[in-house]
Amino acid sequence: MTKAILDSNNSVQKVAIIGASGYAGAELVGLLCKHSQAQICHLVVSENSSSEGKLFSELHGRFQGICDLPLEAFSAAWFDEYAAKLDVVFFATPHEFSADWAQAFVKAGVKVFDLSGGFRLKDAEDYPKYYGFEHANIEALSSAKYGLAEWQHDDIANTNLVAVPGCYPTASLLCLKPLTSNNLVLENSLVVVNGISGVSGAGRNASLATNFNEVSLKAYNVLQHRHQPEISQEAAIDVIFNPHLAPYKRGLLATVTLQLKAGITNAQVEQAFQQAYSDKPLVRLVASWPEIGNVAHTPFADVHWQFDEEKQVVVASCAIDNLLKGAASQAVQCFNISLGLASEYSLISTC
Ligand SMILES: NC(=O)C1=CN([C@@H]2O[C@H](COP(=O)(O)OP(=O)(O)OC[C@H]3O[C@@H](n4cnc5c(N)ncnc54)[C@H](OP(=O)(O)O)[C@@H]3O)[C@@H](O)[C@H]2O)C=CC1
Ligand SMILES: CC(=O)N[C@@H](CCC(=O)OP(=O)(O)O)C(=O)O
Repeated sequence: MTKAILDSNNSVQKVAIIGASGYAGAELVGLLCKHSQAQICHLVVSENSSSEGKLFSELHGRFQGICDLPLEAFSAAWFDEYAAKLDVVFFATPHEFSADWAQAFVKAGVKVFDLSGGFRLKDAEDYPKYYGFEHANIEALSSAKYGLAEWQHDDIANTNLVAVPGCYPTASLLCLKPLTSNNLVLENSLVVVNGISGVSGAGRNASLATNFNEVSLKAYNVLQHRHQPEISQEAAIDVIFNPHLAPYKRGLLATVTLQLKAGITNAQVEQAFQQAYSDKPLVRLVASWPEIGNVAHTPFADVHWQFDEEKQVVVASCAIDNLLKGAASQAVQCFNISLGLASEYSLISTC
């Protein structure tokens, strides 16, 4: 099936990655180097980046001999010269940068996959509150589609601007959506999401708070993290989100606790998760509580749940690699879907 679609399209996409010097961008470069339908044409950094002119592989040594392209500085002149020659651009940049520039690429006929939060929230008023800036492109914000690959296939296939979900929201929503979409959750009950991320979640630029030597284990941004409205929006249920930072490099765990309606049975919960994921190869319903060690450096999301039928409480947990299923490999899933390929195309063989 995949082969037939490839033969009929037979169009290798000309791709640029903006933010290629960063952690998420570098993972994306690695995945797209191996992708038969992507030709990486430009790797781009900020206008005044100290990385401009360096080879990508100088910055990320594990890619020596795999991708030795130079890093180009973004500017309005760069856009004028190259944008219209591209098919696809991935933004692995700060939120405000993609919010400012994505629409220009779409207007130039380029498909945009935005790994930042620049287009994830539907309500423009949430941007000053949670992101600290006014959104300047309301038209693009209203036309962008959220890209949780296992849940939004048709939206992703039919848009030119995909808001690739955040890392915590990806893991949280993979737990929540089987329950909320089947209307199993008790109305007006407390839904609690606890998330734990390693330090690569904070990006490549060190700050004291995310410096590996300074990190032990603590909650942060409680009741005000920008992923709270994102999770609530996409689960269509109000959640309390408690993020934690822990001293390891990669991986993220989200554990959700929900009260289900009276009379819901274990079999109904089982059916909800099976129905959601039995045909989704990148989400594995695992037999015991998920571990970061089993998903780090892979595109998989491991999910497990347990239901207390007496209390009607369900706890579900999901482990992902924050830079892959939480960012770059999910962006490739969206790219695949937009090309009519299976979402896991080119990803599973890379583990
Ligand atoms: N880290 C993670 O786990 C996840 C990250 N994301 C999102 O992906 C995006 C990138 O994150 P991450 O890789 O961690 O961040 P990094 O800080 O590691 O990388 C940011 C990248 O953006 C570039 N950049 C910064 N400012 C500009 C600008 N004005 N114009 C063009 N390029 C710019 C940087 O280049 P340079 O500094 O060289 O100019 C760098 O390549 C963010 O929006 C983040 O929220 C999403 C999910 C998970
Ligand atoms: C550990 C850490 O700092 N994590 C980041 C989230 C990761 C990220 O980059 O956020 P997006 O998924 O929204 O792009 C944070 O809490 O802000």
